[in-house]
Amino acid sequence: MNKKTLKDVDVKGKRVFCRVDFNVPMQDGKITDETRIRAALPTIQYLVDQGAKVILASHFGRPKGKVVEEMRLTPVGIRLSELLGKDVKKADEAYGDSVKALIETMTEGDVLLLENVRFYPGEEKNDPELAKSFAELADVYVNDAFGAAHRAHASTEGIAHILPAVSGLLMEKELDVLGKALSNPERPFTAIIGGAKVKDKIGVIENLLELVDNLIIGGGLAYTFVKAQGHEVGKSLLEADKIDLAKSFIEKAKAKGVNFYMPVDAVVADDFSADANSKVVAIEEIPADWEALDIGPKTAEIYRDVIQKSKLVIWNGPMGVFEIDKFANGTKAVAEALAEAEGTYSVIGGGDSAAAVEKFNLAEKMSHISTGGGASLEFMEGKALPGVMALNDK
Ligand SMILES: Nc1ncnc2c1ncn2[C@@H]1O[C@H](COP(=O)(O)OP(=O)(O)OP(=O)(O)O)[C@@H](O)[C@H]1O
Ligand SMILES: O=C(O)[C@H](O)COP(=O)(O)O
Repeated sequence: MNKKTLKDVDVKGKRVFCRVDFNVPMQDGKITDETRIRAALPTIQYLVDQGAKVILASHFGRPKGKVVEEMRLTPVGIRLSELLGKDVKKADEAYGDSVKALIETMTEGDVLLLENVRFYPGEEKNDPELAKSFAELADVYVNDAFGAAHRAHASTEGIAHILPAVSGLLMEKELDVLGKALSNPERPFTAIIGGAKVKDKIGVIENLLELVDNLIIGGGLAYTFVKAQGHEVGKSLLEADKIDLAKSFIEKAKAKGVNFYMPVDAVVADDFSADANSKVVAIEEIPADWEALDIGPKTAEIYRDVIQKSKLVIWNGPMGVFEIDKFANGTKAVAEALAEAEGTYSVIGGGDSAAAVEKFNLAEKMSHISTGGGASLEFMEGKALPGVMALNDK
């Protein structure tokens, strides 16, 4: 990476504004997945060990520039304190005199968690005044929030133009793994793209077609491709305005010598629910009144085989409605194939695929699970991430 990292600056005794992504899933005030908090620990611990005064900032949810009581970072602060094994002070604001007063009392190695930065309208607008108010709190800026690196906000981008700005250890690792995978891939290189909408994955598919040996399509978006091949898809997800685009992707793959894999069978249901009637059908035989909610067993077998022969696999988006057990088999089969494949480096592109891997208790068997959903997608699309671009060059 050509950007300065934490190791390039001296932070001893300095006030460090460290942007993290503590946007964790929460239900009734309880954190349901603490992966992102754990992923930030190496940077926080490093700063503590170096004797920095660690000022942590994060967004949580989408409060739209207002204080939303349920979106305070208080539960995160409590959990962070347990994980670090030390006291973490929590501020009720993210800047201003009350925060400055708290920082005045900090000694080397102390940790302070600021309030949700999205309580202020200037955050998402990347307001220079808000960026200045954040910058006034610190001497150095560290961005460890890979999950929010695709956002040009005051605490992810604006502030980096004011203070010396470097990447944290998680940010560095994410960029390193994803960057190496895309720029110098071990082959055969396979991408698995699933999820709900073609619209969301156009850029990713386009970019990956230039890079991969095998492209595997699954999930709800597969049925636009199935339709593009001339088959009926019943009530399955279909983006009619993307059929031509899907055709062009299939043709482009052929022209480039990329093996393009689509479902050959599907699990169809007469309703989108756990108690729907369901059955396996060949892909040409999806009944008019039914919808395909998972790839079928033959498809899963073919995908498993491709995965096991690959040296590098990037996976983004589930193969079916994995949240409902009877439609989770395709996603599970892909996760298991990745877990079992020997000598295959597996990169899970965050979001729902990461949640699926967690659900099947296979997270530890994956080589790298990105903490970024949207950020990893944009990275795979080949887009520059504003939160990274704004950091100081080496
Ligand atoms: N055949 C299908 N029909 C309808 N919905 C489906 C189908 N297959 C998968 N899905 C749904 O797609 C959703 C995931 O789609 P999405 O595009 O958000 O995935 P993702 O790329 O992993 O998400 P993220 O952007 O968070 O990484 C899941 O909730 C899943 O239930
Ligand atoms: O969960 C995420 O993908 C990141 O924290 C970014 O959140 P956002 O989509 O609300 O900007």
